[in-house]
Amino acid sequence: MSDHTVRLLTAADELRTSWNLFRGTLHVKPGSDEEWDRIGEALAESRVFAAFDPELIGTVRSAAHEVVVPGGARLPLAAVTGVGVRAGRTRRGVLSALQTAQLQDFAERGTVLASLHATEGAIYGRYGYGVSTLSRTVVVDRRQATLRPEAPAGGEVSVFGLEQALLHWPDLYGATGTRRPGMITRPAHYWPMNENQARRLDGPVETAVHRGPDGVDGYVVYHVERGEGDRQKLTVFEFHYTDPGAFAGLWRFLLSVDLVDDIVAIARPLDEPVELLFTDPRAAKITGVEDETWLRLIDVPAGLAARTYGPAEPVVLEVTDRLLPANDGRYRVGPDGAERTDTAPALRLDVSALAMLYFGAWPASALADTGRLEVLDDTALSHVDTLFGTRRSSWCGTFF
Ligand SMILES: CC(=O)SCCNC(=O)CCNC(=O)[C@H](O)C(C)(C)COP(=O)(O)OP(=O)(O)OC[C@H]1O[C@@H](n2cnc3c(N)ncnc32)[C@H](O)[C@@H]1OP(=O)(O)O
Repeated sequence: MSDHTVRLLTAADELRTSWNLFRGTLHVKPGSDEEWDRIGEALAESRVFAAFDPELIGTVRSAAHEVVVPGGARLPLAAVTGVGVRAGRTRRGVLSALQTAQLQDFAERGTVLASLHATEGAIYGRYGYGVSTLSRTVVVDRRQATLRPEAPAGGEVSVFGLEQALLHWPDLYGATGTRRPGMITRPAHYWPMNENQARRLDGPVETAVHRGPDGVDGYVVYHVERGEGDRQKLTVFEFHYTDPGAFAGLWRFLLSVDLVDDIVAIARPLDEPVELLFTDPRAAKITGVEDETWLRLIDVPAGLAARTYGPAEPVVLEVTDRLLPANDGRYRVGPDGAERTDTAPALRLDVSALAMLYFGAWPASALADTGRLEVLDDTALSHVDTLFGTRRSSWCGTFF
């Protein structure tokens, strides 16, 4: 154990120190004055906790967003990021103290869900987070890929450089984002951080916007650099669209960019059918499936009540939550909703396993097979699979 203390930060100099400390834990140099000028105000709107001994040795922060849950409702979401403990002070409970303070703060402020992108998979389960959306990386060999003749056509694409695109990104995302469960809103405080990331790239960042018969219906943000074996690599960071015409139209555009060997679309939804666009589906290679976001239910009753459920027999789940015991209890979940109950449970699970079910990322049967939930009534598993399943893969699509 260590003798550190934890408190909320509000002073600008401490916020900047915590920001640089976090960067240091990722082995990134301190941010420039220009970067700080851009994000200082946004950071002041975040909830930043830090541990001191008496120097600042660790930090966590979160920003307020909303997330779409299955069925379409939006819930308040704390997007957790900026987690770091200075080298030399790790593995003595600093992160645990910060997490405890942060979770308590979320509960007191009425946050229903919290979510994060994890640098490592072994860190966050102990705090009640579970992998709740998955993504895949798709690499398309540009010279091997030809769109099938019946792929949707029509529409127009315009390309913007970074300075112009910065003015349009919020509206583009507003018009095309938040269409799947797991997707989040991007409030004003999000964009300066996003701009910093784009400006850090070496070389132009381009934005291609697709317009269909009803106006803007999709966009991609990409960047070209030399990849492995001298192959020119076009990396797609953002790809959002409202309809199949824009999906096909933007892929048609990407294939037309000259001096590119590979198109690498990172962190795409699992069920996005890129390979089906091509005459040779092997032109698209899935090079990785990743845990995209980790979810933490802060308010289990509110979280369960807000989403919809598939057509199956109701099931009673018994949930345990070591860090937020107000969530402990039995919940009856059925097509008509979810509420607390005293009825005997069919399944017992920890709040982190509930997070893995919540967006339908994993079937209950997979959690049972791996010992992540206790089955008291075998018939319940298939019902839970149907209740929590989603028609489209849940996906966040926003890095924070
Ligand atoms: C959402 C985001 O921002 S993701 C970014 C996360 N940050 C980083 O990866 C930066 C580099 N790493 C770090 O700064 C630190 O190692 C942290 C923040 C990951 C962990 O901080 P620490 O203060 O060392 O964690 P703490 O001592 O509280 O550990 C708590 C438990 O987690 C375990 N743990 C912590 N980090 C790791 C890890 N990387 N891998 C495996 N286990 C870990 C500890 O062993 C400990 O286990 P125990 O409770 O069984 O004893």
